[in-house]
Amino acid sequence: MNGTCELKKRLLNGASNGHAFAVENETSNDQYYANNNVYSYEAVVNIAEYLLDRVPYRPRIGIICGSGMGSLAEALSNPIKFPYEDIPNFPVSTVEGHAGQLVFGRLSGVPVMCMQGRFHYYEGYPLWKCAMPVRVMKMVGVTHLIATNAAGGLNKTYKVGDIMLVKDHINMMGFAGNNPLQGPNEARFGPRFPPMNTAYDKQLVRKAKEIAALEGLGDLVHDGVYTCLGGPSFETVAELKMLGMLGVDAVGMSTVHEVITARHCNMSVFAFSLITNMCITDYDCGDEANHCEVLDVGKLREADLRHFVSKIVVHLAHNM
Ligand SMILES: O=P(O)(O)O[C@@H]1C[C@H](O)[C@@H](CO)O1
Ligand code: HPA
Repeated sequence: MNGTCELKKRLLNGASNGHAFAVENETSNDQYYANNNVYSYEAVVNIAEYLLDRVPYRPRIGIICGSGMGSLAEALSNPIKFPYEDIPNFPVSTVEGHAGQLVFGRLSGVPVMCMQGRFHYYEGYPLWKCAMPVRVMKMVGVTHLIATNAAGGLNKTYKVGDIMLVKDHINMMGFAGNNPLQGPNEARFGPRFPPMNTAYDKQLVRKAKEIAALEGLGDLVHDGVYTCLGGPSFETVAELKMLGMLGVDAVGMSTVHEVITARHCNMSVFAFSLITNMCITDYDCGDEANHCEVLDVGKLREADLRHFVSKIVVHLAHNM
C-alpha cells in the first residue's frame, strides 16, 4: 500500500527514469469542469435550488417521459411547470414528441417530478449532459426513478403496443467508450466504479407485472433487455440481427445513460419500453421505421400508460 503511494508520488512528481511526466492529475475537477463545460456538483445544486424555491413539496419519485408519452405528465394535478429554457443552465429539447419542461404535481395524490421531454445523444448533447437532469432529480430529493421510452420490438413474441419492463440493458455506446460518467468522478454523487448488475429493481419489476395483471394489462407486459443506440438513424437489418443474437429484446435511443447516472447516485430504478414498432429483420420487407408511427402508438396507449404508471407510483409511495 505504502509502496503504491510512494510510486504514485514519484510519478506525479515526474521523477521516474529521469523523464518529465505530464502531471495530469494536478488538473483539479473544477478545471476539468470549466474546460469541458461540464456541470459541477455546485451547478447541479444551483438548478435544484432554483426548482425547490418554487415548489412547496419534495417529490421522491421522478418520471422521465419517453417519445410520445408526454401525456404521463399531463395527468398530474395542480402542475407546476418549468419550461427548460426558463431553468438556468438547462439544455433544451429539440425532438418532436418531447415538450421540453419539468412538471411537478401529484399523480393519484403522490408528489412526483416529471421530465416531459428528455435529451438524446443524437441531438448533439454529450451523454453526461443528456443525463444531468437525473442528478437534478436526486438533489431535489428523488429516490426512485421511473424511466419510460419508446422502442422497437426485436423479440418476435412482442407486438406493437406491448410494454416491456426493462430487466437489464446492454450499454452499446459504453462498448464504444462512451459513458455518462466519463471524466473525473464526483464522489458526492457516487463512486468511481458503480456496479450495474443490480441496475433495475427486481422486486419492482415483479410488482409491476402483478399490477399489470390486476389492471387487465397482463397480456401486454413482458420483461426484457433494452439497448440504446446513438441514433438518429434507425437500424439496418444486419444491425438488428446482430442485436437479436446478443440477447436484446427492444431497441431505442435513450434511457441507458439515465439509468447509469441514477444508479451512480444510488437511486432505485424502474424502466419500461412501449413497443411502438416491430424491428424489421427481413430483407424482403419494404416497410420502414419512422418517428410518426412511434408517436402514434404512444397516443394510442396514452390511457393505459397513465393508469399503469399511477398504480406503480402509488405502490412506491406506500413502500418507500
Ligand atoms: O425518448 P425515447 O427513447 O422514448 O425516444 C425514441 C428514440 C428516439 O428518440 C425516437 C425514435 O422515434 O423515439
Ligand atoms: N429503433 C430505435 N429507437 C426506436 C425505435 C426503433 O425501432 N422505435 C422507437 N425508438
